[in-house]
Amino acid sequence: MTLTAADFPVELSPGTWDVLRGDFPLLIDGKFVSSASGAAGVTHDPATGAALADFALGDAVDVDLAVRAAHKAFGGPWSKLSHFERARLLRKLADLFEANTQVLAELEVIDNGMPMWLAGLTARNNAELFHYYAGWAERIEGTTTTPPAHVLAAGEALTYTLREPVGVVGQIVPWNVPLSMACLKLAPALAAGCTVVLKPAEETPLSAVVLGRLIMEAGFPEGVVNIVNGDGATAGAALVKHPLVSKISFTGSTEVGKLIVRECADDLKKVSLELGGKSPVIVFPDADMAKAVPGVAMATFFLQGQNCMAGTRIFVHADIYDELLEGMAAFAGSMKIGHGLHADTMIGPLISAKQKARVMSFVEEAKAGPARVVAGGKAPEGPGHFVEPTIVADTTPDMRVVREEIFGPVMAVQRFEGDDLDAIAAMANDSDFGLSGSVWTQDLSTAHKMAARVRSGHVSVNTHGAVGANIPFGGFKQSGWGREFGREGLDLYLETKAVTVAL
Ligand SMILES: NC(=O)C1=CN([C@@H]2O[C@H](COP(=O)(O)OP(=O)(O)OC[C@H]3O[C@@H](n4cnc5c(N)ncnc54)[C@H](O)[C@@H]3O)[C@@H](O)[C@H]2O)C=CC1
Ligand code: BAL
Repeated sequence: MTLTAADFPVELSPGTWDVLRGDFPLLIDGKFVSSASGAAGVTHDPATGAALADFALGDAVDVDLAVRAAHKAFGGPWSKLSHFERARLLRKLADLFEANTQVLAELEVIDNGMPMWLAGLTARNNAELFHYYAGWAERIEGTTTTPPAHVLAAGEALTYTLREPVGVVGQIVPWNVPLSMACLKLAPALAAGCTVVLKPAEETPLSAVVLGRLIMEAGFPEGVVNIVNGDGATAGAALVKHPLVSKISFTGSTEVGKLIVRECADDLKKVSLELGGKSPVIVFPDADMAKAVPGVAMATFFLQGQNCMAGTRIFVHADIYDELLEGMAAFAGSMKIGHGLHADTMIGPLISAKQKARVMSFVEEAKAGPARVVAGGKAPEGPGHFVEPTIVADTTPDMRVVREEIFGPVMAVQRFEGDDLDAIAAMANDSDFGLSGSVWTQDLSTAHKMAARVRSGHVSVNTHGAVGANIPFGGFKQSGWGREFGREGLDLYLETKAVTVAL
């Protein structure tokens, strides 16, 4: 690639240029290699269409090599390290992340399109995540008990439990927050003592290659982490089917999640899934409007709406319906759309022309009525894949814009009346998904009662989607299986073994 400074609206840091001028290989058994077939993909800046880099495109052969390397490392040097040594490596990696946040953030912006302020935040959060799971690595412990008397006489036996790593883990991540998705799966798996084959999304291969370099620089033994960029249908599918993989952790579409479950049923691999969402945002008449207007708008528009926990079904009490709509329409209209490298950009491009076309199909359908588009509704001319933050008002529960995950900056607003919390919750829960949600009110009793009634894995009050390293995150219903982050995120990668000793 012959990229120059003219390809970007803001000068990149020298470290990012060093990365862009280098290769984007696979990481297998501690070595950076081309794909066995020699195949390469090209990734583009979604804000400009400029080709950024060729990257090694792995397939089933590379996945097999990677899984075998992970299997060897699991039975070899990695299993000989103590919990404390694993924690030290994770802390070293956290420090390296901190030292490289600018480069990592710039790569995320140009490969994914997200605004710089968000990329910087997520890069720093990833460092924190590795520190957090280093702490858990030091604290993995079992319990002791005595077996019931009908098994062995009282005083004659002891049972204790061991927490053991699941084994080789396949981790498949999407393109919407590529580096964070990789880190939130890697950190607990490594803390638990698993070895990993990571398959990043084919749309955003760049930051994972730098992640691989930092992992090797931190001193992780060869084969503990292997990174195979490649397509879902080839590399992803091969990882899911591989007999030496004990567990698949997947984040992405509900459709592919279901396919993975079916594949894993054959050999009963463990599976955890973080899938789609269509999260409710419920605004009561006593909400603090100064906070609700920007807060509810950002529940949808954060990350251009390409966010599984986006709050996209907005239920607003009739008493404040017009006021909130008007405020959010003004907020949406004020959001700066542009290249993520500009410091004031609030809305970057969507990931691809395909995603833009998909999102606009929902908008065009909404424009046909009977709902009203009260903000946005247009897609600025290319080459970037931009869509205006769009508010569709007066929607009804049966509309496609209300029922389906759009994964774009499109909000569907419905009006409700009265104060029957069960009826309001029934409206909010009328969805196949249950990932996130938020309640906006100044009444503590209403807040907690609604939080209890919303059928989602994460509910916020007077904010939306406040997640972090120590807050379990995952879905009810078709939003997934299991919880990532927190102690539950670690448990996804541990087996419990009970040992009973006749004394
Ligand atoms: N829950 C979330 O965070 C995400 C949800 N989505 C949803 O999915 C929609 C489609 O986006 P896509 O990128 O097409 O999602 P996807 O589910 O196809 O891709 C996610 C990851 O799965 C891999 N993959 C695809 N097919 C696979 C297979 N057969 N076996 C194994 N791995 C496979 C992909 O290579 C990628 O790494 C979005 O519009 C959005 O609604 C997309 C990304 C993230
Ligand atoms: N990196 C954004 C997706 C693409 O390459 O077109």
